[in-house]
Amino acid sequence: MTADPPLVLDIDGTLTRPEGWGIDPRVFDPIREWEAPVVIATGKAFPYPVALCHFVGIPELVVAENGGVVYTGDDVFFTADREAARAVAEEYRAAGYDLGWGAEDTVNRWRETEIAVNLEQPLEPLREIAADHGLEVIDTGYAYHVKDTDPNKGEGLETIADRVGIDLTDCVAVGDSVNDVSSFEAVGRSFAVGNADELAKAAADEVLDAVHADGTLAVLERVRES
Ligand SMILES: O=C(O)COP(=O)(O)O
Ligand SMILES: [Mg+2]
Repeated sequence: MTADPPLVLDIDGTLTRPEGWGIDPRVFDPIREWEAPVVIATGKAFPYPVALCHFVGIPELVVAENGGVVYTGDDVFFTADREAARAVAEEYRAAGYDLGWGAEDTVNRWRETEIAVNLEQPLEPLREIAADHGLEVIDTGYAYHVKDTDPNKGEGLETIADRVGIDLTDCVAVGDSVNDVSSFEAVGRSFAVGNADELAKAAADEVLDAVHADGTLAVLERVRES
């Protein structure tokens, strides 16, 4: 019998239903029953992965905002400066654009280090304004993220691994987009789900045929057995 490897799981595109939206409920029990640490590494704002851990019923090990916020279960680390991203949002709005999430904007409301913009909003002016502030824009397939070029999910994983005593070379990561490339590079074994973008596919050790949660569930079966 071999122990389950620690897991690094992305949310959108990776734990999602086949149609691409909403978490597939079939992932809840395998994650809950996993006999090793599970890190949720996401581009979403901090409260979302914390809530996911809470409702699944696992310890809160979280990389949020693409590495801008890292939670080890004991300490929170902020690794990017929110002011530059906020300034970009202001300028984008002042130029007549909108972040695209409605007046109360629950996508950005609790964000602490970066800004997310709806994919229906114009990208080029966003890129230009971000570049003026020394920031990059990445497209996860779910949102444009205006972020510091430095922090990323992989660095967040290193912080958690250090604090919690996980060996990243033992870890298995599953993801779907450019924001998972650094996770894939940080861990011992990486899988891109079938719906992943080209950058994630190129960085992964293995690309799955199955998409979204079907892909992730297949990985859990495989790595548990091996
Ligand atoms: O926030 C996004 O755009 C994507 O989130 P994810 O990193 O969990 O896929
Ligand atoms: Mg994703």
